Amino acid sequence: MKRYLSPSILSADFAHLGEDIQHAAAAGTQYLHYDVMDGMFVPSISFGMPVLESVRKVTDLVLDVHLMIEDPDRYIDDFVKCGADIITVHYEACKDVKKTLELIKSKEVKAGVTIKPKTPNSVLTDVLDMADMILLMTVEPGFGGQAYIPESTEKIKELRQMLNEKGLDTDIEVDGGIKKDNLQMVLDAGANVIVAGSAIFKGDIEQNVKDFLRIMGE
Ligand SMILES: O=C(CO)[C@@H](O)[C@H](O)COP(=O)(O)O
Ligand SMILES: [Fe+2]
Repeated sequence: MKRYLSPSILSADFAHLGEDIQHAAAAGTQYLHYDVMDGMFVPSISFGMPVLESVRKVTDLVLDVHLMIEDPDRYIDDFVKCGADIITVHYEACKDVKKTLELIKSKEVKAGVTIKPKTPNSVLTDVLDMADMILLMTVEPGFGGQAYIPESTEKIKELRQMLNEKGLDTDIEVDGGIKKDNLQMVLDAGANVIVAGSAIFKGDIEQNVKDFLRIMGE
């Protein structure tokens, strides 16, 4: 299935955000990952609607918005208006995840659902056929630059198997600690949307994107 790279701008240089995005785009990335943290669902606070609006003005890339916020229903409309193309919410942060996914879909953007590393895939059984994308967190959400949690690989394989059994070819995104040296492993396990923050934005952005896309066969 088609593979997509989604560089996380959480690790970009915010004083030169537009330039960093242009470097990633010039090297051929298809998506851009946008991490929203509220200081409640996760300990840190990142950025929200106004920055997304500015990013939307400088790029046509698919904006893949990862909401690490409590009760995300409150902000779906705002993020759609600011230019999100995909909105992913945490299962753990939703009062009623089915309703939240329906709300996102009603705005005609793609709906994703995500789980933290310690949350089992089984909680997603009833929403597998509703989500356009399932994001498996491969680190505890909240910070960039953490190490990949090794148990995630089995979780990716299990989720791909669960989807296959239902005849679904839903995108599986992985997020956290993905580097050039473990990329092939997560692809082999069944992931096809790859988030990488520090491995893309620290160092030569264009070269890093090209290296990732080469390994991904894109
Ligand atoms: O959602 C998150 C962190 O909570 C991520 O999207 C990070 O931004 C990934 O950063 P790296 O682990 O690739 O540096
Ligand atoms: Fe993320």
